[in-house]
Amino acid sequence: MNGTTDTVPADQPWDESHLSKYFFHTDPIPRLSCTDPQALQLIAQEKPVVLTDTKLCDTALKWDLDYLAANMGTERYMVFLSKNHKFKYYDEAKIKLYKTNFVPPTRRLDMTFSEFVKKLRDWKPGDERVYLQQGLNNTVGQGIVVDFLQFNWQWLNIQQKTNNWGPLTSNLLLVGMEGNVTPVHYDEQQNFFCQLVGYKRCILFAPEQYERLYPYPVYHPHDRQSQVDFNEPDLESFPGLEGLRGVEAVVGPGDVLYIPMYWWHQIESLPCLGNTVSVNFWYKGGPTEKIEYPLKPRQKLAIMRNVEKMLLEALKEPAEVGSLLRSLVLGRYT
Ligand SMILES: CC1(C)c2ccccc2-c2ccc(C[C@@H](CC(=O)O)C(=O)C(=O)O)cc21
Ligand SMILES: [Zn+2]
Repeated sequence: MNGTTDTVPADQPWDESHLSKYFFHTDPIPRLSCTDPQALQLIAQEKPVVLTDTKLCDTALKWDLDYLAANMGTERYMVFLSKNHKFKYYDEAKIKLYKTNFVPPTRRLDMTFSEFVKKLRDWKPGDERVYLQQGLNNTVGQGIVVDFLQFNWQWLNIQQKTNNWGPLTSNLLLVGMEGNVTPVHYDEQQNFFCQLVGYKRCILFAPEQYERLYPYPVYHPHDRQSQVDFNEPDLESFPGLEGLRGVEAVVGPGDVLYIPMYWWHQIESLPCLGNTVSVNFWYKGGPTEKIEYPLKPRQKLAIMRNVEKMLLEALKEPAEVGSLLRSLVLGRYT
């Protein structure tokens, strides 16, 4: 299999025309069987891999809109609305602390699953796009619970133990419109991302590309997100973009993408291929393992986050954090 065939398997309904052209180069994320020792090694090394045959969520492959509407119960679920195709996450708690006026790029509206399906099906150009995001918990209907309990928990538990991960913290059910984009960001948890319905392009960047992706300050509502707009990269403000290099894969029904903790990722529901349904499994990173040198890039990232938090705590004034760090470094740590 040469580089191209293992990224665009023959029987897929998508092709390069479904993939936006970006300014950076990417290499394919390996697509391997979960029985392949190389796949397990990549997970152990905290590198991304698409696992094609875990059977992790096979009972959920039938979770199309009609099935979900019939089985999600009558609860109201978290739905985000956006005037454009981007769904940029923001931390509501940080808006209050953040002095400057912050304009949230999306708004949240809780609605029943049927209302969500109606909004999705009645959508016409000019309408706000919608993206449902709901933790799978006891508020969902019985049918969903039954399917959920039949996930391949044995395989998951083996991964969790072997790789010394912490506890499973949440499973998010994600139902998005074709063309929806979750802009590049990182999470502080290990993630098994399961694609159930439709196709998603997943573009990942290693934590060491930190200097190229210019994350917002930790106290900013867009903490953990990149300040860079991939559709209009500003190379003047962000010269590090020059050398940006990522990896990517398109995941389809039954695929599980391992997104290692602190790895940047942008996730796009392919245009014109229908709505998408995914479920993710977020795990805490594991007990603060014995510190071994040299430190891993993600450990340096955690240190940088702590320094920002500590300085903010000490200085109280966000504007002073930058000038103190400049005084500390300029002409001394070059
Ligand atoms: C964009 C959205 C709906 C959102 C809005 C407001 C607050 C949180 C979130 C949130 C969190 C996770 C995802 C799933 C996935 C991206 C994707 O599949 O689109 C991802 O990034 C991951 O699994 O780590 C998506 C969202
Ligand atoms: Zn994420």
